[in-house]
Amino acid sequence: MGGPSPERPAVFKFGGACFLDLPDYRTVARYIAGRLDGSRRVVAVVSAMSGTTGALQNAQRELHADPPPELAASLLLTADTVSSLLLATALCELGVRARAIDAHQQGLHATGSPERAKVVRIDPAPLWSALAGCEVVVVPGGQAVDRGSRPVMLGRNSSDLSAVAAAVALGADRCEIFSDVPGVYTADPYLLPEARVLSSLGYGAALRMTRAGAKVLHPLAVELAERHALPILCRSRPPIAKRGTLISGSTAPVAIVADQRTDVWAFPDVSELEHVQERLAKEEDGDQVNEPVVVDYEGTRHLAIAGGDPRGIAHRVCVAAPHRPELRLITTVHGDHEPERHLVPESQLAEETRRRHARHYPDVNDHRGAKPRSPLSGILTDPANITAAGGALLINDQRPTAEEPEKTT
Ligand SMILES: Nc1ncnc2c1ncn2[C@@H]1O[C@H](COP(=O)(O)OP(=O)(O)O)[C@@H](O)[C@H]1O
Ligand SMILES: N[C@@H](CC(=O)OP(=O)(O)O)C(=O)O
Repeated sequence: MGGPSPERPAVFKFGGACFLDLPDYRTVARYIAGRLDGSRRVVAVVSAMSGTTGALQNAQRELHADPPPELAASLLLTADTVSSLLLATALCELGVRARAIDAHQQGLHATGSPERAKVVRIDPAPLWSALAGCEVVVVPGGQAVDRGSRPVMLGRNSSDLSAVAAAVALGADRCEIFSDVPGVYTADPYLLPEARVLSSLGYGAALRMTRAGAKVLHPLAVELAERHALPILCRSRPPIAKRGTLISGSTAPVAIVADQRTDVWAFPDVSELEHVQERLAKEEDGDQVNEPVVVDYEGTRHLAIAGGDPRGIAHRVCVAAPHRPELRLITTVHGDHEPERHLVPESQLAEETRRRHARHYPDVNDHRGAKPRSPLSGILTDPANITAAGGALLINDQRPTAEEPEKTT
């Protein structure tokens, strides 16, 4: 992946969980403003406020148990449209040049049922022209147009797909997806508080998880990202925006192994090392459990045997090399890559193991309790409540401003 390129916009997706009440639009707008760095523009795909699409669906079904698909799609789309307009408004209030676009300006063409249309073509031109002259384009998620140019819906929870499609269309470095959870966990953290965030995940595993029902991402979004080798970075909603899981072509590390009994010898002379390796291979008696491995430590090659050399074979063969009894081996085992190996002084074994583990498994097991729902989720179905609820919420807007304006990695 290359570094940031000024002409390629950053693509973010803010899920419904980012918008629980009106002040959240300000929070997200501040975060976006913090990520604009001169030449870098942003495409922000947004979902409806949490619970709003479902509330509309229920309201419609009160009137008609099986509403015509065109009407169902058209009604549900309005929830994401409202959200996009609110975010664009909050951005404009901050002085950001922002606009919200509709289904016709996204370049997504789809066929099939208007409620669950399938993307057949992604045309980058409309998004590029929407970006002309503005810093942020806000895109309502889950929308496309059909052959007759009618707006259609890509199915429930399909904003992830819209975001990945926008990132693909614009050649973005990656697609960042913000939600109520900071990433993909080892299990749904609302069900299992002890679940851990996976710091990285291959497309295949992500796809299998989402197909199995893990709601955190839309399976078609993962599929599209894989097809275009587009990394997806899942992170928590602003203002924290903690980076959680990077979904890409690489395989997630599985575990960190700290070996407490390693035997290590230093080999400043590489030909001596090769000679020793040959002799060890010949002398192997079948009882040696762990193969000696070569690891660089402080610029010198070392030969390390995890679990030590209980039968003394390596001690005999390596007799001319300096023995390093104070060093221990840490191995990061990946799914199907060659493991990463490091030597550390025994006194640092625990600390270094913890450091490496934390890098791969950020400790954010703080998702307990009920999933949040917006008190404004009835915004479109129960307008009588809005003025009062919205007013109160705006007055109580005490949230911190967006933090960590950051650069892409
Ligand atoms: N393995 C998992 N890791 C993270 N979240 C999961 C997992 N399995 C299920 N989920 C659920 O996915 C939800 C996030 O997806 P979603 O509700 O669609 O978010 P958004 O509204 O931001 O798009 C979490 O609230 C969580 O309950
Ligand atoms: N209107 C969509 C919005 C969406 O994709 O939601 P989310 O990103 O919160 O899963 C829905 O709820 O179906």
